[in-house]
Amino acid sequence: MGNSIAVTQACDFILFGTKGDLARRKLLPALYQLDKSELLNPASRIVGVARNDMSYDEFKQLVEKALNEFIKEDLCDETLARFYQRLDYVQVNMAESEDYARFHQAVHPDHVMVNYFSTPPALFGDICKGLADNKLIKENTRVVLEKPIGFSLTSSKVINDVVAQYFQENQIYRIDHYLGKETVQNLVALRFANSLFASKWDNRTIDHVQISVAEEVGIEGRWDYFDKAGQMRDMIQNHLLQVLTLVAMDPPVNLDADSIRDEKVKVLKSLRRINEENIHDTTVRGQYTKGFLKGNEVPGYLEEEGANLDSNSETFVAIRVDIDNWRWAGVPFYLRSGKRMPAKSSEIVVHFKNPPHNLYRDSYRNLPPNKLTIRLQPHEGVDIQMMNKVPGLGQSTRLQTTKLDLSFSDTFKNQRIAEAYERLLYEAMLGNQALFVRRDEVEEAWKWCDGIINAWAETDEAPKSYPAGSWGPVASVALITKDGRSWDE
Ligand SMILES: NC(=O)C1=CN([C@@H]2O[C@H](COP(=O)(O)OP(=O)(O)OC[C@H]3O[C@@H](n4cnc5c(N)ncnc54)[C@H](OP(=O)(O)O)[C@@H]3O)[C@@H](O)[C@H]2O)C=CC1
Ligand SMILES: O=C1O[C@H](COP(=O)(O)O)[C@@H](O)[C@H](O)[C@H]1O
Repeated sequence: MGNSIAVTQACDFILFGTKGDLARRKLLPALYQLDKSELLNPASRIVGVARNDMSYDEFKQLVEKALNEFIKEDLCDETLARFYQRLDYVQVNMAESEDYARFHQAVHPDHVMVNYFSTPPALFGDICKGLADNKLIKENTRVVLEKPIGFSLTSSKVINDVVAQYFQENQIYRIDHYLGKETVQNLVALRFANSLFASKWDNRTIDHVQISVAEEVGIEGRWDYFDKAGQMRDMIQNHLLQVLTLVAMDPPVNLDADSIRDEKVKVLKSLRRINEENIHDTTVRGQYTKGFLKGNEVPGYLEEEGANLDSNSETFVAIRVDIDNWRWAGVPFYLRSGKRMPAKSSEIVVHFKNPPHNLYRDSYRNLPPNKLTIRLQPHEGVDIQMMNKVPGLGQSTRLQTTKLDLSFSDTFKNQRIAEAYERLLYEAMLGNQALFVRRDEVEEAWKWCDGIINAWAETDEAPKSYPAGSWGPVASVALITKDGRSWDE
């Protein structure tokens, strides 16, 4: 963000759910970092909203505690002083429309108003109504919606419809924090700023693509939410499908929000449907049992705090995705995501086809393929696996697989990598929707995921177990090896 311009307009950032986990862990620290980077307009204000009575000093203490707890580096006194001056607190029971009148003393009539709904979605309608009843919605009022946008197509429509009664689509910013990650942004640059890839990005050159998001964490005390969601709704419906669309989309006309989102929607519409007929061939779902992670014993899913012993929710999913369009016909995308894996690692691996003719067949029956790996996190960067001749004399050529490795931390040494939420809050304040998910994207993603979730329900099979600290159920290996391929680990 070193070359970014400052927020141009003065803005009132209203944080609904300011005492919640997300606000303390991610949003308040992100706002502090933006202030430190001098990207907040000097006149911008941050207004916390919760239902209990709190003085300014009590709210400031809450913010201070969150910053101390969740920002790893030393806090800067000058930024803190400026940041605290921006703070205000308004007590609102979000379900009580008349409480919203209190905002009139906290917001400036000429400021852009960005309302961040860091609350359960059940409250979104009440908040919109409260703002509308109190004449707080103007053309430059925006809403930022946290996930989950529903648990199915039907429930997502209910949420989208409620918000749409009060706001136009160009005022609605749906968060998918993967879109704020530096490396996910770089994916677009990598594809469209390098002619090397532009002409090599289809079924003529690419054999298959793997997108893996492995998490070390379990469900972190979120049983009530997670058990209703499962890994399919928690990770695949949003983060992995968003990454897939950026890998697979056609070049957008330009970098405007709608040009990009139009292309992403086309990909979602081209996903081959999965139903009871092909569910066994294309998906594997798993659930972790107790095991060891980095030498420590960790509980199984059914032993987590608050667990139901008979839960069939999945904590791991692997899927073979086919994209039925001109560019990707015959190129499977393998998606894999699970909790309690041996390491946190998110990456995209593009496997290229072998050269049309193998000149080295006397030594290599099959040449190892070129692979482009985009490391989303950690060790952010990009590498390409290539074949190279081992230096030396002699009649026979000895080859070796080698890597061209571009590590972000080595290449951009003095450049701090901003957290996803920093970028997203900044873009929402700027009014750029490119990194936010449009309604039709959410709904297309749900249509496809509902097919899988319903097919799993029809088969009524329990998820396959895998020990915590492993790469998922054995069946996930079979899912890809039956196609003559293997997971990159
Ligand atoms: N936590 C996370 O890591 C992530 C969260 N999300 C999503 O973000 C949203 C917020 O999550 P999270 O912070 O974890 O949730 P929390 O339950 O921790 O926080 C929600 C906040 O909303 C407030 N609230 C609830 N009802 C009312 C009401 N009637 N009036 C006023 N305030 C109310 C609560 O206030 P009170 O303290 O008084 O109860 C609480 O502070 C959810 O939609 C979640 O799914 C998405 C991704 C990750
Ligand atoms: O949205 C969510 O994402 C996190 C993973 O995010 P990451 O940035 O750490 O990769 C996941 O753990 C959580 O269950 C899910 O709700």
